[in-house]
Amino acid sequence: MRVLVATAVPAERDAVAAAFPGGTTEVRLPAATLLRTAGGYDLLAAGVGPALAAAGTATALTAAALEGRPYTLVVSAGIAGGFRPAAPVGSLVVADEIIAADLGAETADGFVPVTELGFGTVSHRPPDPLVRATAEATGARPGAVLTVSTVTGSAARAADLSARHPHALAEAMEGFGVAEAAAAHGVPVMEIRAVSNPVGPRDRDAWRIPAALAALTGAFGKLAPVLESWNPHDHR
Ligand SMILES: O=C(O)c1cccc(C(=O)CC[C@H]2O[C@@H](n3cnc4c(=O)[nH]cnc43)[C@H](O)[C@@H]2O)c1
Repeated sequence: MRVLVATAVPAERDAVAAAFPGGTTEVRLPAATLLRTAGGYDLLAAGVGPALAAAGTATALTAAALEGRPYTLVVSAGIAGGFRPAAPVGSLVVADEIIAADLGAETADGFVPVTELGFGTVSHRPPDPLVRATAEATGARPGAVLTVSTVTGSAARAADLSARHPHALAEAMEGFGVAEAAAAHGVPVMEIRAVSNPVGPRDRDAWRIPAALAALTGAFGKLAPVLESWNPHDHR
């Protein structure tokens, strides 16, 4: 089992690192720096947004493949906005689907995803058994996690996203980029998020970042044994 965990910012990466005893060592790649835990997890703070997430994740995946020690799983992790009432602040969400929610075109009839324009994909599905095992071990609620390039700042946009994706529990800004890079390398992906704020009208003062980071640390403490016993060939 070789796991790459991609976060957006160093504070999220360090919250993940805090779950692993024994400290970390720095591994410098040409365009990215990893923190390697004693247990062999590689932690990457790739930057905010899907483009940096995809670039950083692809760099780490390529470096590992060239070294002859490819990753067996990529995890997108961090804090997120939670859709009310299903994903309250402080709760955990594990993605059963990772959706690019604003990758498309605005038309007179509303938003049209790129797939309906004949391009690419807008969704990746993490392995079901891994999602279920993660939910059970960590208490994370399974549901869709949206990837957006613009943080939602109004009730109208929150309602529009919820109407288009009724099973969405959270929005963040990196999961789809991480998933695209993982898919290009044929490596399974999952996303786990700790909710720091509600999705809706912008109120930065209401973001509960330290509590969400603490929840992320707690989640990885419980997730590590799940990942270590997970069999990538189990498709049940
Ligand atoms: O200021 C800090 O101390 C701090 C510590 C950790 C993380 C941050 C961030 O600002 C992380 C940005 C990151 O968080 C995700 N996020 C969180 N809430 C939302 C949301 O409502 N909508 C979209 N994304 C959200 C996102 O993945 C960002 O990359 C600051």
